[in-house]
Amino acid sequence: MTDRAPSWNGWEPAARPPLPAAARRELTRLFGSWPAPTPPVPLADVTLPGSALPDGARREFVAALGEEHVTTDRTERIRHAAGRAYLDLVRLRSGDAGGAPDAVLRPADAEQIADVLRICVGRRVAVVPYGGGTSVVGALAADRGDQRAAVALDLSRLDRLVALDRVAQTATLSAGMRGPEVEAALGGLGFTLGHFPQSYRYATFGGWVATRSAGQASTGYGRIDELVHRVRCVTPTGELDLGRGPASAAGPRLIDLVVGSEGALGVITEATVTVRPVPAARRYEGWSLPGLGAGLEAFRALAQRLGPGLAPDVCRLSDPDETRTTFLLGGTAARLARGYLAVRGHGAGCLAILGWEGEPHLVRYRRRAAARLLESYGGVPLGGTPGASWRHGRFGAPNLRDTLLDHGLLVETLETAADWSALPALYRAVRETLRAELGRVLVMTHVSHLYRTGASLYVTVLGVRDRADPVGQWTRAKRAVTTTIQSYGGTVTHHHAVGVDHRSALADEIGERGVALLRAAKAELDPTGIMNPGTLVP
Ligand SMILES: Cc1cc2nc3c(=O)[nH]c(=O)nc-3n(C[C@H](O)[C@H](O)[C@H](O)COP(=O)(O)OP(=O)(O)OC[C@H]3O[C@@H](n4cnc5c(N)ncnc54)[C@H](O)[C@@H]3O)c2cc1C
Repeated sequence: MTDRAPSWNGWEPAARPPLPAAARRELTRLFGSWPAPTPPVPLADVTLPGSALPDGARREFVAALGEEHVTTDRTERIRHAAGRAYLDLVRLRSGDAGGAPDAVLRPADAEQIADVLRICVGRRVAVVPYGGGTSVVGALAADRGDQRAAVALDLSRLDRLVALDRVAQTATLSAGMRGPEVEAALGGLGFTLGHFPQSYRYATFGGWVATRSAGQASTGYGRIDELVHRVRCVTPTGELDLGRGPASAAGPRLIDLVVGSEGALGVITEATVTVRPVPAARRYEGWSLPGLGAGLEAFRALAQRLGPGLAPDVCRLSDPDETRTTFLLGGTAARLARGYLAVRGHGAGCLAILGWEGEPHLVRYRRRAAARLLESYGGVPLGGTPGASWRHGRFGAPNLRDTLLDHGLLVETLETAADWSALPALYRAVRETLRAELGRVLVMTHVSHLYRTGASLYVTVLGVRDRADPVGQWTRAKRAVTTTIQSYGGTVTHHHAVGVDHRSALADEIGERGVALLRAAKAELDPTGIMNPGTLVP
């Protein structure tokens, strides 16, 4: 069996880059001293309760899937015990694999999944659909609810391009394909999905659909929920096959009940999505804006005055703290650029990364339109090097997170989206809340994913980990910052999904009737409550 999950206690095995000396100096200055290293507990010493899978259930799973696709192997269970949130990693690193399933199953297709769900209903076994294991909202730890055991349903064998319609420019893809597999299959036929979340290397197509994921180029290509036309989902009470044609007025868009359902209603087996021809030209470049206020106004203009189709496909604006840190990590060229920008009055400026993809003449035209707008807000072009360097390193940042965790730091991200009118105050309030809760912290924020009416905010927090109670430390801060986000008009999540971490805040966001509707859908599709208990549904 191949295990394609990220390394059990981090991102990639053995990929922990040394921290640049400048970053270490800066963090020491911020935190007063440099925390001593805290290496993770070795895999052999991780605590794992025995498997509670009833023998009868195991025999039935083996009959349905074959012996080699049903395992209670210790390492397999540990590797499926959690996602990649800070708290997941803190627990795993301390040797706690309490969220491990009792077994890992690898079905090959929708029929086998239907068999597994039937067995699980009969034997009272909870099912956690497992894509790439990159959830950052606690959605993968096995919660047995009132079931007798729990299994992880690893979807890695659902790994094929089912169909490509070159005329309509749609592709039907199996749920278990990881990002590089999706792009390799489509790219070989001249197409791209254009969906590149930072977790692209590990996350799966089905996971994207199940969490309403947004990629780094989603301003141009669209979020996954904007790209899905049709979805097939096996539930404990039967299969849903939803979505016809490019658009429909046949009642409410039920497809949206499945997109974002986080494994709590059923297992997404495949979906049909819009694809585009592989771009003939790409241009990525850096710009500097004189401050966050000017940057936000310039980005709003990109979204509202250029709009979809004309605005850059990638639009990313770092606040002054993230900009400073980016330059700090960027070496000599970056330091020289920073000196030049200070002379131009951008000493506390904001770095923007913009990217255009498509036909060469359109890329040129759109780039000129954006450049004119940015210049009118005081923007200074920095050329292609920052764009190329961002593109080169864009999936590697989690490796640095592992290094920082090894050094005893708290490192976590959070995200939201709000209307343009609410963003500046929300931005300030989030920073103040994190400072009030955590004391000395480095809070770095960027704006990405532009919409006509607003944008997302993505926040990275670095602090000193409370060694006695790291879970309590972050849980309290997260609760406070979630309250702040909601009180300033932000959504509880723009693309990380609900999972367990945002479940109670979801109730505030959708209200009592909304919760009742979700519960009714769950009662209809999963009446015995085997599907990912504890996730999504408040
Ligand atoms: C370092 C890092 C960077 C990230 N960057 C981004 C980003 O840029 N954009 C973004 O949107 N997210 C990002 N994420 C979050 C995460 O990658 C996404 O939520 C992703 O869509 C999850 O996909 P997955 O295949 O790993 O799903 P998993 O983590 O395996 O599962 C996530 C949830 O979906 C359910 N699920 C998975 N597959 C199915 C299925 N086929 N049917 C039904 N339910 C299913 C699971 O039960 C679980 O509830 C990041 C995470 C990390 C760790």
